[in-house]
Amino acid sequence: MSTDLLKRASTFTGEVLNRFYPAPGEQVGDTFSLGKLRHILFAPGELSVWTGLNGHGKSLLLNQLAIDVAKEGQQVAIASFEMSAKRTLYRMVRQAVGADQPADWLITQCLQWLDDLMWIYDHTGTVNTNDLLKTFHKAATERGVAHFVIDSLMKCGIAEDDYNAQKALVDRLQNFAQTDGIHVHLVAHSRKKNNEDDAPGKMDVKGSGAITDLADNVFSVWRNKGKEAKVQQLADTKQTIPDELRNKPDAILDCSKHRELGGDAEGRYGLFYHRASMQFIERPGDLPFFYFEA
Ligand SMILES: Nc1ncnc2c1ncn2[C@@H]1O[C@H](COP(=O)(O)OP(=O)(O)OP(=O)(O)O)[C@@H](O)[C@H]1O
Repeated sequence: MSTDLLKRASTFTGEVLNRFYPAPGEQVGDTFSLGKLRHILFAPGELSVWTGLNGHGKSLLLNQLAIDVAKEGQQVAIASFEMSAKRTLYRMVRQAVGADQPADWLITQCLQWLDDLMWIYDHTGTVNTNDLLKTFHKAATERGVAHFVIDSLMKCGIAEDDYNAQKALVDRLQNFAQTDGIHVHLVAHSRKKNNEDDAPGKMDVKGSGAITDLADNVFSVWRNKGKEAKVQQLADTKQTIPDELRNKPDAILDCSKHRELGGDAEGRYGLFYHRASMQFIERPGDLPFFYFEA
């Protein structure tokens, strides 16, 4: 090791002081707007892994985080290889305006608002990760994009059993985050379970254990399909939904690893789903956020 890398503790005094007491207005990381999720920090230089079963809300929750972050003036790049740009933006506009059938002019204005904040990597299917990372590096250094979503690892051209290649890619993503001082969100699907009643954890991520070992933060998103089925059954037979059922969460965000905050952020957070806006909300009956109003 070069002796230049061996430094005295006090060399870092400024940085440590800053970690205790950031200067007013200084960017220490971004968060969701939802009160109960607000202390989960997405800091520059980190990699978050997002897992969960198919159709359990990972992309929606990440889109919501993207809008939360954008609302604070940060730029986000989304590479969603299983969803067209049109579909991603359709869902995002619904979330941003808080409604399922906004007027044409509101949709157009909302997309104009997103213009300065949201970048879409317009590619579906298996991606060339060299091209992707080149584009992302440029976006970070030349345009100041702060958050990058990669949805998902499965479409990065690596075989499910090629653990070495998975580890190498996750390593590259973490280096990208650290070198460019940005946050990477990587979606990695979880293994299929016997049923969908149990929320998958970090041990259930498909592929190499290195994916979650290397990640700074690990989240899983679980959808309460049991509740949905019961509510549907009651609605079909025109019965009222008992409060006990109504108050059960529609989804759970499980933060099983948070490198910076540990137990202060780790835990399971119950969320409710607002169908028209496709937003996750804190309590049943809450209004969605109106991120974009004309
Ligand atoms: N908690 C929920 N309650 C009701 N519907 C939900 C819930 N979460 C997600 N959905 C519905 O499921 C659909 C799929 O959600 P989303 O695309 O976010 O899933 P995903 O986990 O990213 O799926 P995939 O792994 O296939 O990419 C959404 O369009 C929404 O209609």
